[in-house]
Amino acid sequence: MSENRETYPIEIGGVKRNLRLFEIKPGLKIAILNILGDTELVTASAKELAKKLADKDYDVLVTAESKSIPLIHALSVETRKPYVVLRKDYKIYMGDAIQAETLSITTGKPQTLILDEKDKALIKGKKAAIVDDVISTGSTLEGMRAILEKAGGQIALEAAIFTEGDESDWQEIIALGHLPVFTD
Ligand SMILES: O=P(O)(O)OC[C@H]1O[C@H](OP(=O)(O)OP(=O)(O)O)[C@H](O)[C@@H]1O
Repeated sequence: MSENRETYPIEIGGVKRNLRLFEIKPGLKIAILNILGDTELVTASAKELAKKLADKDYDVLVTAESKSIPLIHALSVETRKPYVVLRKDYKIYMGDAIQAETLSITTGKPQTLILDEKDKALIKGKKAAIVDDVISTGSTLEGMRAILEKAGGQIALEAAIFTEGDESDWQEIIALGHLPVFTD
């Protein structure tokens, strides 16, 4: 019963939520941040991240679909920087796209990240701020780094609402907090 699901409390810019725990593999549960539809949390997260990016030098925001799309849009409004969403399924209208493979903690199978041909010019020769909602294993982050390298962009910084897992792995990430993982 979902009513009885365990939760983990978070707070961002005064906005509190209880994240539901899901077992993603035997003996391992994670707290799921799903900001889709949560305008209050998206807005608070974007405002807090924008403060942390205020003194950084970058040209464009980059994320991977899908749950971080509202975040990067709100962050673009806050920072007035353009943004690029790396897609996970190729469509004909993406033209001569650039691709990289990832394996995120929640998906458990390979995913492809795709830079639409129309967005190449936003990346080439530019300083990119990589942004995600959560950085856990870092696979999605690695995929975004690979795309940026292939597209001729530089990485100015890497940011997330939350890092997850071993906090010592993520000292260089600009984050609003850290999520533990839950083992039996
Ligand atoms: O550090 P990692 O282990 O790669 O995990 C982090 C990624 O996983 C989640 O996305 P998910 O794969 O659930 O895709 P979705 O947003 O399209 O649902 C999350 O939004 C990050 O993008």
